[in-house]
Amino acid sequence: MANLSPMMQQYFEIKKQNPNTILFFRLGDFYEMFYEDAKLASKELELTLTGRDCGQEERAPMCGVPFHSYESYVARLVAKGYKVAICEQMEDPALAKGLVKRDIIRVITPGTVLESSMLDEARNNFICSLCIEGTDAGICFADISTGALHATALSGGDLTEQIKNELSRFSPREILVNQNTLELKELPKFIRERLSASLELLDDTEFEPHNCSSMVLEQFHSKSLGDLNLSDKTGIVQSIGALLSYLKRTQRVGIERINGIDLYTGAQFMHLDLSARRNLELLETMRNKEKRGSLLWVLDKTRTAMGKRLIRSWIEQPLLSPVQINRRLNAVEELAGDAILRDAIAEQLTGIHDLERLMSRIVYGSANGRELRSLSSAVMRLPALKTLLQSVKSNLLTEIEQQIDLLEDVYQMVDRAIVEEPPFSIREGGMIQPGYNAELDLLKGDMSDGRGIIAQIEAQEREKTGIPKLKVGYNRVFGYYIEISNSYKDQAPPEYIRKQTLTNCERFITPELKELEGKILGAHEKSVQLEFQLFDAVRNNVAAQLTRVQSTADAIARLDVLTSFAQVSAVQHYVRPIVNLDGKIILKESRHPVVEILLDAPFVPNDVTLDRDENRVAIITGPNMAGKSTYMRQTALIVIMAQIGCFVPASYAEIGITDSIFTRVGASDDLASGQSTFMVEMSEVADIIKNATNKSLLILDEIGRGTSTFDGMSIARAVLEYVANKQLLGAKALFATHYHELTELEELVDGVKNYNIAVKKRGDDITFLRRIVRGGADDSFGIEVAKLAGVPNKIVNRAKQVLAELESGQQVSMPKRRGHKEEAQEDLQLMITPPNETDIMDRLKKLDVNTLTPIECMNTLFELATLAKG
Ligand SMILES: Nc1ncnc2c1ncn2[C@@H]1O[C@H](COP(=O)(O)OP(=O)(O)OP(=O)(O)O)[C@@H](O)[C@H]1O
Repeated sequence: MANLSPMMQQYFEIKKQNPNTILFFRLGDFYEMFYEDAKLASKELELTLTGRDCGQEERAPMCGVPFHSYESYVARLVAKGYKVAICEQMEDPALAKGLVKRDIIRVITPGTVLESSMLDEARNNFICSLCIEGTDAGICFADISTGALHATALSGGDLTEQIKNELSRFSPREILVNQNTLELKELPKFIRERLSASLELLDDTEFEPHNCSSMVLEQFHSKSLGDLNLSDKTGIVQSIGALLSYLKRTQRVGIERINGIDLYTGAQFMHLDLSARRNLELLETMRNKEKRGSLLWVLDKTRTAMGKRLIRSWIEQPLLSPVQINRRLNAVEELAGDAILRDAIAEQLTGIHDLERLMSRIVYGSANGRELRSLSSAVMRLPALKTLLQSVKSNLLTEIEQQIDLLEDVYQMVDRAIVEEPPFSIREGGMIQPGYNAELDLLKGDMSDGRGIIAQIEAQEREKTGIPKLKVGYNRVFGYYIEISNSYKDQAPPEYIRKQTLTNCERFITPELKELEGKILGAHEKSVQLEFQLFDAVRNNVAAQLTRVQSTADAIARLDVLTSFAQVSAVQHYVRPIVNLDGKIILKESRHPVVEILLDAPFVPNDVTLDRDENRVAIITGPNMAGKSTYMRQTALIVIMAQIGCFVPASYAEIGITDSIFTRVGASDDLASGQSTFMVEMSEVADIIKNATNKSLLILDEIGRGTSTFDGMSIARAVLEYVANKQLLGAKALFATHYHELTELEELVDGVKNYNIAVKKRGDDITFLRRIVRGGADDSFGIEVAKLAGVPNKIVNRAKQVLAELESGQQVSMPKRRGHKEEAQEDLQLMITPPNETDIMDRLKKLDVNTLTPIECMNTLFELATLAKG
């Protein structure tokens, strides 16, 4: 450290306190990174690594980013899980002249992002704190960009499973944990690999109950934990306390925007594990991770950022209480039935900015004049919205109407003080309305008087010297000056003091000009400073109304989501579900909400009958491509839609409250974790069996297909028997399988019914009817589907031959090989060549429309058209 420059000494001091943090050191118009930080940042951000003098022989490795665009660089680092500390220059009179002190003003971590350019407006950005003590745990989730804080206690049973479930519900970006959490080996793995969240181990002292409870009481201005409903909830208090001290340490200011706790219990919501959320494509598609193609994509017609975030959390947290569900359904019904009201509400919502995040920036002290204006323009829409809701009848809409605070005082505060189009910067003036503050008006008057006098001086000097093009100008280096072009420079009077010689002109100053300049600049400086103080006062006054704005924002978000549900329900012809507690799921003419929109061909509706008695388990057989998965997923999605309070795609729907939905669908390899397809399948089955209850709905698609036929079939049968058995589980289940042998269970196991998805077979060709009918399918039609998919006749015929031999118990004969290399090549060519036009024309000619229903006919034509398109 000897000879190290003062700046580098500061760097090392700060780094010592924050070892796992990349320091962004402010130097003029740049943020610079040094030593290891520089090497890392240059690699991650593809920046050029250079060197900076550091007082020692070897220059310090350094790279830098411009101040005005630093957010995008920080965003990239934070997205990769790094922490970044912003170190600014601080005023410190104790320091010797010429020395500047730098200190951290904020640490940005994956869970504490506030900058709007780094946040997705449609998603919450949660930071979680988890405290495990023995068999109990307290867990909380905060979004500091909105001020939301949710917390719950977990205890007994399979704690790891419960924690995983809560983490899946909120998908936090960063998770603070105590040492005990690391003992549960499965959790860190789940956090890093499945949630892709960053894990931060805090010192156990941070979870110390006494300190945590003081932190909590101070934060929520309470005298006792009882006032906060937190007595006997030590785990929750510990998790919130540790979270608050972490936020204080990293954010320094603005934590007061977390001003309430939403205490919830997992029992309020349907249990949906990470697999079910992903398999059912609730928020994004499995393959491309896109919103298009998900349930959210269909239901989200929200107009505000607050609504966009809330609709996600409603979809992720279906309710269990019929009363709560019906409250939402009543509101949706009212709005769905009144297109004029719905459109008028949607129009008003469209202009409402993100009140929650604006308020956060206002409270944090980083909002500028434009953001205050955005807040007031949003508030301006509230009276019209409230008036629209005046005549509503449903309880929930009435409650929302009452919760909307017109915030007239907030509007007045901003409108009186801030000009309509303030600049982005809050340090250069130009923000405050004339007439708002007398002193400011006087200063501005002085400035404009001064500028008037300057104009007079220019005229007066022109006359005095007889130089027509004499100009008075201003620059930052030597202030006001008189400029005379070269052709007149000899006429400059002797009292002019020469300051600068340019190619075409000379610049001079005079004592009179300097005196005036002092006055003008002094007034300017004072006015800019006063404007900032006035602006800051308005911002603080608005910040003091945090609770009122947050409550109104909550009402707006709920109204937005309900209007969105109503809009989709009306346009897509959904029906109001009848929710019941007797476990019946009866659907008439139900559709898949996403597939029906994406499909070019008409969607074939189907019925569903599930209950706790005769119809507990439906075994669904039928060819590949027939529509088994679609049917099972649509049933699960409809149950979820009903329990979030939305209408459903069917002509009639009874929904028995379902406490959890489990899915086992498709092959989701988990190669990253070193598990094979079959291993993943079996661990999912194990999870389902462990966690399902008799009020659960199970979607089991081709269990056992990942191993040999006999092993697979045996596992499938054993699972099915277990699920159906009332003494063991007795859950409702949809069970798709190609093991036709399983259909005999209808006769053997209580509550099992066979269904199949009908196809029509004529000759070698099959037509998918997409209709579900009672009874098992007698064939898999795998070979026919292979033919339909374009597998060459040569292979199709050979497959038929093998099948026939297998079915008749013969040994499979070897095909006659011609043995030529060219023929092998030809075979290969055939395998990759799709059906040609002649095949398709052939099928088209053979199509006998008189034997088909209109839908069958359309489906066949649609399939042929798809094949023809290739
Ligand atoms: N009810 C329906 N109406 C119209 N088209 C449908 C219907 N159900 C399914 N489809 C269409 O059929 C395609 C195949 O459906 P799905 O994947 O559900 O078949 P599957 O029987 O599960 O096939 P596999 O056994 O090969 O997994 C879907 O992508 C969809 O385009």
